[in-house]
Amino acid sequence: MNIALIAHDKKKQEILHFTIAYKHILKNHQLFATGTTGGKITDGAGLAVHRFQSGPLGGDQQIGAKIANNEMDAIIFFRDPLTAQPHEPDVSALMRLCDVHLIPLATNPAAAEIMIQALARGDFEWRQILKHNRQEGKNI
Ligand SMILES: O=C(CO)COP(=O)(O)O
Repeated sequence: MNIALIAHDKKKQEILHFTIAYKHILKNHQLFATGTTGGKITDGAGLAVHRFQSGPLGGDQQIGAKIANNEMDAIIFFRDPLTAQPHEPDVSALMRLCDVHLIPLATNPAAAEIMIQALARGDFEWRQILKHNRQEGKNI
């Protein structure tokens, strides 16, 4: 599965701990991240991550474009709800696209734990079926 990992600055330690704790699951997937988050995960957890631009420079929008193209299967985005972000419109757009395209989105560690356990159990296989059907031109 293609999984995006994103964290606002005050949540970066949390996402690093999360990726270390679940490295055994995450290493079996293709990981993507906004720039700074991706660097921390690569350095701290030793996971291979494709890094986009930093969030404020367009990284959220790049991940959003992948969602719009049906190229993302899950998003883990540890948002900081207590700090204003200069690129708040990009953050909202990313979350909106998850809802438009039915992409699972976890915005805090509690939800992400449930998501990662579901991923390990194989609960996301429906994404492969959906992608296959879309490639075949079926709208289901
Ligand atoms: O701002 C972000 C998400 O909105 C995260 O970007 P960075 O990972 O580059 O800090």
